[in-house]
Amino acid sequence: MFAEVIVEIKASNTDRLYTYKVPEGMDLEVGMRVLVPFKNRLVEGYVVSLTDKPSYSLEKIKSVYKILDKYPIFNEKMIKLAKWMRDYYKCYFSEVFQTIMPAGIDRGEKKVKLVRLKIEDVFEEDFKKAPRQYEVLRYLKKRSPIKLSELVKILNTDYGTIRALEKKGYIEVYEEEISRFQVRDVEKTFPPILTEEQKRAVEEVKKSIFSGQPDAYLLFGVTGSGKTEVYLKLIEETVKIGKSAIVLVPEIALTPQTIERFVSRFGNRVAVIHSGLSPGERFDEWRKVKNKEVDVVVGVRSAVFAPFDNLGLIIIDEEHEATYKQSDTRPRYNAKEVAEKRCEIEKAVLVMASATPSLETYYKAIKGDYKLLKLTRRIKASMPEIEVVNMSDELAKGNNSIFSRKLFSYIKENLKKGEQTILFLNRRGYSSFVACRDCGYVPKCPNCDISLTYHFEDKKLVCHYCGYEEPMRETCPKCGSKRIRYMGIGTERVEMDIKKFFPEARVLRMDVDTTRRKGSHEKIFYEFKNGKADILIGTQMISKGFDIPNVTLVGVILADITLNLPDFRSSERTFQLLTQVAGRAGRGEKPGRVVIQTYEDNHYSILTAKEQDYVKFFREEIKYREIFKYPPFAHLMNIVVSGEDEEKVKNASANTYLACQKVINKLQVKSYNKILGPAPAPISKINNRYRWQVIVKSEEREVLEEIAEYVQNMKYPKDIRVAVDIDPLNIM
Ligand SMILES: Nc1ncnc2c1ncn2[C@@H]1O[C@H](COP(=O)(O)OP(=O)(O)OP(=O)(O)O)[C@@H](O)[C@H]1O
Ligand SMILES: [Zn+2]
Ligand SMILES: [Zn+2]
Repeated sequence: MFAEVIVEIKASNTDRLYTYKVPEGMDLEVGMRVLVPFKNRLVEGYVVSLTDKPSYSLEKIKSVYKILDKYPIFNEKMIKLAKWMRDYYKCYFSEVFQTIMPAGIDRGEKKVKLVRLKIEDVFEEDFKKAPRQYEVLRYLKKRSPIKLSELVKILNTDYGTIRALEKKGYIEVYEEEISRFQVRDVEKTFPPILTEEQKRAVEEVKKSIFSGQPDAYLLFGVTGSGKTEVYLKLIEETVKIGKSAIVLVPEIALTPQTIERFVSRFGNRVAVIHSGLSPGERFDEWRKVKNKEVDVVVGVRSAVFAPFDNLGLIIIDEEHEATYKQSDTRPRYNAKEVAEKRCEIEKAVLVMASATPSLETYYKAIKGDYKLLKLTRRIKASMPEIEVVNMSDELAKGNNSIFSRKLFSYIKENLKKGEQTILFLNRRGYSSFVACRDCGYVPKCPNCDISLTYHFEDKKLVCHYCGYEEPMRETCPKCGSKRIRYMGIGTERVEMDIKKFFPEARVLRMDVDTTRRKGSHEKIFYEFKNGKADILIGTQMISKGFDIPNVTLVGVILADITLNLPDFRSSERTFQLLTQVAGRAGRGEKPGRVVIQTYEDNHYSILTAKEQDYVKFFREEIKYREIFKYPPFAHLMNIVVSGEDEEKVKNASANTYLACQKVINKLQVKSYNKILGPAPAPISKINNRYRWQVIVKSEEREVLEEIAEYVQNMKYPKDIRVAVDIDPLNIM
């Protein structure tokens, strides 16, 4: 028997199958990791197939040295998926395998010591001389088994006492593998009766699930229309026929409330994967899937690789979210595409859902590539009423506060009525840069060329890319003016002003600063949900998944920030964000109100968001995409060349440009294509590395794949790094 192995070496010339002999008696299976001899050393490898006929001359074949896993970690279908990813994203096999493999797999399995009572009949007289032993037994009669460490702690006893009892045969101390991350007990809930719209959606998808037809659906439902209930019902149906389901949610939407909704319905049969898990905890969740202890996985993008053998359904919640794309490391994959492929391989059904689908997805749905399902109405209330306020008018009327008069009066009203308010700011600190009012000087990070953010509490300027900081300046270093001050608004500033104007209000803030510690996100959320605060100020984090009936007012402090990012998707992002935050208002019985503050009240993103009209937005945006040949009318590829020496980076990016040209000429591409750049990237320096980019547009993805392959195999100077991203979601 011979094994075909991918070796764990990241280089293009070793990115292929190597054949090894399987020694007699070695129980090797496809999908296991092995150690194999490779050029006089031992390297790790992944067994992707077993065969009787070696594709290499017999005399030269070496033997597998050792098996590293007790059981296969990839099945055949996952190996197929991995092969597809390697070709589609132009990376190495080993990179794909490392991505699919759970982090923490090699940390060993955690065992705990447990104590169990063996003899029920315990008499106090027998322990006259050993009252501490008796105390332990008395406790164990109420609670057994129990973790040894816990027992010792609770009774403040010692291990000697335990050992003595073990010797006498009263108790047993034993080891067991346990999960580090335990789903907490949540009260079980039962499904509501679905609305007609919900039922129709469920019935359609159910047909595909039952027939094992790998259909792909777009569930397009307005905010609060009950999409999550549809998922829950579909999962229930999937599990009923012995299959399993994966639910992908964007990190920020993976709130305790979301988790709770799944756990309360499916109990311990749910595994949860979020980025806060340690590698060990991740592995525990992975193992629960492998051991068939769960039927459902709810998690962030990597959950798409959950090792189910009998997958029936993948749901992608908020499918428009950019976090489904892994942008910063290879493979630069999009979990949405991977999910689609995986469903195709496993004959599972894909449901992508959103109130604001990405242009690409909606375009495919109306073309018929995806089946379109709609939920047009909110379950409980009607859609909130949205008002747009032009902030230059406010200024002209003498109001230079960060709150328009309208928002101010609504906040006041809400406080009086005891209803809750959410104030939303696009990005923490993004807008709170410092500028000189006289000469326009803006302090920037010396390493990253990014405006420094002003932190009120400690009066510091901080770079959010590399962490560089300096004290706030009193005078402008360029012109000496004393009129240097922060511009724009950060969440801290909003909080300060709220406290100034409404000293009676109870305020919470949720942003990167206040949620750094584990569990703090959860804590703030529940405080707010339980009515412990009147106003919640926050960033993107609060735009999703919040379902709090008493929130009747949402204020968007400044909508323009996302609108002006250097990205062709900025209009789309703005529309999505505004619609999603607006969707947090009026989800219960009481009607909701939304105030959007902006300087660009005539922009179609803002106008259509005000009308909550996705289709109208889509029609406007798609025109522009077609004219300028942006997705879905062309594919993009972003090639970022970086290095410490700017000249070298410039030269290397010029060479990259020429290489792109060369490939296109060689292929004799007839369809539309264009090479942009080379130019400094919008973020032109990160951590002392200069960044230049070349952007290639093409109607055919294959053209980009060819270029990617070519460019990644080019010889560059030593310090130069080249990152290639096909179909990027972020070109900063
Ligand atoms: N058929 C139903 N009967 C009663 N209540 C329902 C029903 N469906 C959903 N709900 C409730 O209505 C509210 C909104 O539903 P849900 O959160 O599922 O909507 P959603 O479309 O997922 O929301 P969003 O995308 O805005 O986060 C929830 O409180 C949910 O429990
Ligand atoms: Zn100045
Ligand atoms: Zn920096």
